[in-house]
Amino acid sequence: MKAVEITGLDVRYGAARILEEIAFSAEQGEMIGIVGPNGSGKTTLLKAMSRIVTPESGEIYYNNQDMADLTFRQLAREVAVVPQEIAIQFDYTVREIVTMGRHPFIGRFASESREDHAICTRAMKLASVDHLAETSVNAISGGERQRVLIARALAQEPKVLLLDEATSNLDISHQIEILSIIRRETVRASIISVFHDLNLASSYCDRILLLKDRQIHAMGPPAEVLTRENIRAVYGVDVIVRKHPLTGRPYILLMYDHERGAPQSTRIHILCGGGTGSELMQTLHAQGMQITTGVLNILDSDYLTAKELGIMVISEPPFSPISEESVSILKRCLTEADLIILLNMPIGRGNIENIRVLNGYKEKVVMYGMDSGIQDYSGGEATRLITDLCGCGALRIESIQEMQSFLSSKRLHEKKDKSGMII
Ligand SMILES: Nc1ncnc2c1ncn2[C@@H]1O[C@H](COP(=O)(O)OP(=O)(O)OP(=O)(O)O)[C@@H](O)[C@H]1O
Repeated sequence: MKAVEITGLDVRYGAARILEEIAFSAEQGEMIGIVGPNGSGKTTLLKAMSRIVTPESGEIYYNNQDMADLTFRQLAREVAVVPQEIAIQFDYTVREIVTMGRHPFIGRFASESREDHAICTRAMKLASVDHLAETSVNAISGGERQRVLIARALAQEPKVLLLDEATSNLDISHQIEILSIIRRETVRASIISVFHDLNLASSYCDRILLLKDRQIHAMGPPAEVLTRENIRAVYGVDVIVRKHPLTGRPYILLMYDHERGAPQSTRIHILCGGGTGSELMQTLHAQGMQITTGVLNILDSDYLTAKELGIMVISEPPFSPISEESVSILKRCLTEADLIILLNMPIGRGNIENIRVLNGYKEKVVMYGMDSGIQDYSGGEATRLITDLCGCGALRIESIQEMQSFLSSKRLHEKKDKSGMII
């Protein structure tokens, strides 16, 4: 039996069509994340599911019961809602608000039972608001109020829980704590939650529903939906999607469109490894510079970044020394480059060739992030070669800001002039 089943849902506000042909279902115990750009209809979908707005057409079933046939009281026994924000007119205490979660179960003229009281106390403890039980909800912070509403929803013991960015006001530790509690406490409930933070959605949801232009653009497990292509198509931004090392779920890195620094025609070869070059590659690539990199091992995270960005990368299979063929491609790249940036990568016998070849290109070398000492695993050769580069006047740059200002300064041109390159 599906906990939620929605078919052919259309919603309008006046003449404006907000949602069209929405259809999906949720199993008991499943958590579904609703994501999409501002104004794509996420809140409207939750409002239709909680009968705050009436759909123009379509059906919503909760545990095989048509929502249209349920009384408010019956609906409240099935579904709890945590809205984005709520204006509370009266000076209710936190406990009074949380107790409202029990109203669908309390007879009309009956008062709250000891069991109801215990359920509310536990819900407040879970949401870490028990110390505020007797405080007015108008005298607590926005994040605390959000946790009170979560406590009210937990007290309702719903079969379906609808959350509209319910953790958006919470600090990072409360976000994780509350989402974990919600998942644990509602193992048999189906949770449908709006998220703006795609990484949070990826971490907690079984499936993601991605909205675009009133319709479902994609729905499925996070790895199928949170792809670079889908994010570009829906949000119009370029991102890097990686696999989280601990959870195996996708996580998304934004690519910032930094202010343009050097002329876009500047060719830069980046010598990096072990993740030291990813941020710089991303920054300079976003500025439209022509980047090449390598030689890198194909298991290296800098290799993966280069591939994702579509940067030309000279590579070797895992655990292989740098081949003669790679060295000759590297020399070609270094000859064509206006600038060579050497990062503070770990240098061992396997990749020392990257440094040896620099001998013929000293004028073009800039060293980046070397202040923490050379990571020399080559028995001293890397240190000797790099010290020699410093002796020949290779610039040392320590921060991305310094690199940006160097790239947009006359010094780059002077360096290019000195190295005989055409600007
Ligand atoms: N009461 C209303 N009357 C008319 N139009 C509305 C109303 N509420 C929302 N809209 C419009 O419906 C569209 C969808 O709004 P909705 O709040 O569902 O989007 P959302 O995806 O939740 O946005 P956000 O990410 O900004 O919270 C928007 O264009 C919005 O302006």
